[in-house]
Amino acid sequence: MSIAIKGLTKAFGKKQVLQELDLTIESGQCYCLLGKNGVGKSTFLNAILDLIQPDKGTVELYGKSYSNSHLEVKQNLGALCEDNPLIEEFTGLEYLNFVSKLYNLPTAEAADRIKSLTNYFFTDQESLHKNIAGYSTGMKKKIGIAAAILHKPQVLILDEPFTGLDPIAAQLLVKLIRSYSTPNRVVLISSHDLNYVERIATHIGVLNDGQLMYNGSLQEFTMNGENLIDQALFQLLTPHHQTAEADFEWMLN
Ligand SMILES: Nc1ncnc2c1ncn2[C@@H]1O[C@H](COP(=O)(O)OP(=O)(O)OP(=O)(O)O)[C@@H](O)[C@H]1O
Repeated sequence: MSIAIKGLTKAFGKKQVLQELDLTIESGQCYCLLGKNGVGKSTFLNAILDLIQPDKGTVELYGKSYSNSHLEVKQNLGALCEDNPLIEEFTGLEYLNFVSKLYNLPTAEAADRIKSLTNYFFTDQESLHKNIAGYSTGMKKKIGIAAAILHKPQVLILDEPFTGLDPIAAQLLVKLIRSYSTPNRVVLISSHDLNYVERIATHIGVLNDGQLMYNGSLQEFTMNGENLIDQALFQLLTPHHQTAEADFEWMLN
C-alpha cells in the first residue's frame, strides 16, 4: 500500500471535520476525493501533507511516517495546495528553478524537465520571464502543478487542480495525470470537476460527516458506466432530494 491513514480525526473548535477516518490507497491508483463544499476535503489532504496537525490518527506514505522519516517522506511527495502558495516576486522560471534546487535536481536535468513542463502548459513563453504576481489564476495554477511534479514524486497530491484552468489547460492536465499515474506511484486528488474526475480516477472517495461514505472503484461508483458520475454523486449525497421550492419572484421583475 502507498497511503495508509488510520483514525484521522480533526476538529476546528466545535466543528468535527474528520472523525476516525481510515483509508488505504494502493500504488497505481488515482484516487479522487469528492464531497460538498466545506465537508473537509482540503483539511483531509492538508493533514496527509503534514500542513495541519490532526487531533488523532496516523498517516503513512509508502510505509514511512513524518515522525520517523520526515525528510524522506517529504522528498517523495509533490503537492498542489488549494491556496497554491508561490513566491510571487519570482518569475515563473525562477520559481521552478528554485523548487528544483530544493529537491537537489541536477541543473541539466532540472532544465530539461522545466522546459518540458512549461512548453506543455504555456503557449506564451514570454510570460514565464515575468513576475508571478502578474499571472492570472490559471497561470499560477499551471506553475503550481509543474512545481509539484518536477521532482517526480511517488506520491502526488493535488487539491482542486482543475479549478481556474481553461478547458484546453484542463485537457492537458487530464493527459498529464493519466501519464503520471504509473503502477509505482499514487495520485490523490480533490475535485468538484466531475467530467475530468471521470477521465482520471481509478478510485473514488466521497467524504461526508467526517467519514468516507463511499470508498471504492470508479466502475463500482458509476455501476459500470450505467450512471453518470454526477448522478451517482447526487444520489449518494441527496437520496431523498426534492427540488426546493425557490421563491425567485423578486428576480423576475
Ligand atoms: N483553519 C481553519 N480554522 C477553522 N475552521 C477551518 C479551518 N480550515 C477549515 N475549517 C473549516 O473546516 C471545514 C472543512 O473545510 P475544508 O476547506 O476542508 O472543506 P472542503 O471540503 O475542502 O471545502 P471546498 O469544497 O469548499 O473547498 C469548514 O467548515 C471550514 O470552515
